[in-house]
Amino acid sequence: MARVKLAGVCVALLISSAVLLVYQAVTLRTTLTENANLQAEMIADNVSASVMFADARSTAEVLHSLGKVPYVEEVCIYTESGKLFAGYRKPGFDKHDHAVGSLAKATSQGKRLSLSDVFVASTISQNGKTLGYVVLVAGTSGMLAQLLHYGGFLVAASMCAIWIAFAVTSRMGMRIVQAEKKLEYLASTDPLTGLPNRRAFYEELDERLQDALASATRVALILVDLDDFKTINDTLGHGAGDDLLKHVAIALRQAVRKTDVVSRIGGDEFAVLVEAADHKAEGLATAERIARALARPFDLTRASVVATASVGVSVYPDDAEDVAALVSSADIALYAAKSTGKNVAVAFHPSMTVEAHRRARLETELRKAIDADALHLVYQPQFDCRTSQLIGAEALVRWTHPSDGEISPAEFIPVAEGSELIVALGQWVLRRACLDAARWNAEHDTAIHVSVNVSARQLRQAQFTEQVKAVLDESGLASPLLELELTESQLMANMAVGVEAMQQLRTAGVRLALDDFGTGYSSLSYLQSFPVNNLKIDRSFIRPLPQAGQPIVAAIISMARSFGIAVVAEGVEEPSQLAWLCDAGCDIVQGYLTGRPMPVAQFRELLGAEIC
Ligand SMILES: Nc1nc2c(ncn2[C@@H]2O[C@@H]3COP(=O)(O)O[C@H]4[C@@H](O)[C@H](n5cnc6c(=O)[nH]c(N)nc65)O[C@@H]4COP(=O)(O)O[C@H]3[C@H]2O)c(=O)[nH]1
Repeated sequence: MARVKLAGVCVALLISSAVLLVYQAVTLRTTLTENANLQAEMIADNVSASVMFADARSTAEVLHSLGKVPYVEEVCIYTESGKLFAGYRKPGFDKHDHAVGSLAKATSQGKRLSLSDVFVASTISQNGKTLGYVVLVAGTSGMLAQLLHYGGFLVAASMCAIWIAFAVTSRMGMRIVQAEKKLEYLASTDPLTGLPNRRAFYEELDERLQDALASATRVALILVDLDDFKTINDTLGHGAGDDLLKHVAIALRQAVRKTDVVSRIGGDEFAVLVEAADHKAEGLATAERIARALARPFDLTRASVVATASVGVSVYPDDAEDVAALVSSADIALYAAKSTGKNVAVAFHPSMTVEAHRRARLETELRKAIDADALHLVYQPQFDCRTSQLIGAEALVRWTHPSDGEISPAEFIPVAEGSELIVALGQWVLRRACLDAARWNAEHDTAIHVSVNVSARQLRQAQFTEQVKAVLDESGLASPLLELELTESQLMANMAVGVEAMQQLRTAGVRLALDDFGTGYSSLSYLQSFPVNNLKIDRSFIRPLPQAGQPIVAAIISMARSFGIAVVAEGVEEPSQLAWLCDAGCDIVQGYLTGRPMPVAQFRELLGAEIC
């Protein structure tokens, strides 16, 4: 393209140079003709007297003085009858025919456009009477020399212009090539880690599958998702998060062969393509090596963090026959890895597709169930350890599926949490629980609180506090009788947002409880940051009591007390557990021993009851 443009510039310059040259030739010839005419008129004036007196010698002297005028080559004086009277010819000028018939030439050719000599004539007259004629021949050699110089200058200038145009075009061409390369790099590379990005990864995956098909080999797709990356990002800052991703990228590259492709395909998602796996098991072996490589501390600028990963792997053509199916099966395996407890590598198995389909079906049907008000709540009583009085109840959602029967919240809550569905579900539960609690307190003139589980997605909603206030207004439930249960891990996922929302809720008078305490980070510093009223010790800590596990439960109780936080023990099933907990200073108990989750009508009958 640049060459075509350059050729265009050359042709344009050539044409304009030719036009300028012709113009210059015309100008020079016109000037020469004018000068010659002027000169001939001057000669006619000067020789008129000599001609009149037929003084050829004087005339010749006048003509001789013309030797100094560079362009004059020959001058002839003719009598009126056309006879040559006198003449001058520059030395070396030997065109004899000029003299002969030059008068006629002068009158016929004086203004002709040509590069040959210029002939001009002037009339010699005295007192209005014609005495003869002057014919002057002006040479064009000087004009040609000037034209040659001018042409030379034009050629030099054109060459310069072409050279500059060439230099500029090739420089621009180089810049365009560089810019195109840079654009291509940016479009296909993740700027943070320098790894191929999602787009480049899919292109590569497509190519590799075609190669594998042609050579009858295998390709394993490994999807890597960092566990709790959000937590690290939120607690240590985005700089640390970026730093971690760079370390992970390096660790991944080191964990695989040079021919394998490592890409960053999402925020904390990486994909690895393992080429030509001879056995299906090779894919899983690489995936396990990756999981091990990532399960170690990474030294970031401000802290050392352990970023474990969930890894899912699927192999072409064993598990899938095309790109979409391969990605989907690796994704399913990744999901399985995450639900297995993270920090593991899981290979795809066809049975997982059944689970994935069930999850997708549950999601669709749960959405319909929420819209159709087909869910219901059960309430599990909570008792005060000191007074043995019923003081509250935890609302637990139940879903009786039209064909599948009872579906456990342990199954459908994670499905809802995987999408925005949990927001609608949570809002439904909150409203139903507040309406029920307001009603039972009004009927029995009691102040029994209701605890409602809140998911992180709900809490992250900007208008969550306003929604809670609206539900309290609608139901008429006093705000201190509503307790919202939040889990540590959910709060850690976005600490800043979580703490801010919690403070707004506390300002609105709502009570807060930290659920499942002990299963997540359980750090004192986190407990200090969360403005909670209650701390619920997870039932996994209660189960071994009183034979084992007392020190840890005793430590949690005393720690919570020192922060002025009440302790709720979940999952109390044995009288011995209850006795130990009450002795150890636990404030509230909840479990199958004191009451299983029950329908609201049954719960209302309990009001005023004591621990059995
Ligand atoms: N083995 C044993 N289990 C006991 C005992 N006492 C209570 N439980 C069970 O422990 C779970 C306590 O709820 P969670 O920790 O909040 O755990 C809940 C909660 O995380 C979630 N969930 C339930 N309802 C809701 C809801 O409305 N919203 C949200 N976001 N999550 C909910 O589902 C989880 C499971 O709920 P459920 O199946 O109802 O299971 C309930 C309850 O039935 C006991 O003595 N022994």
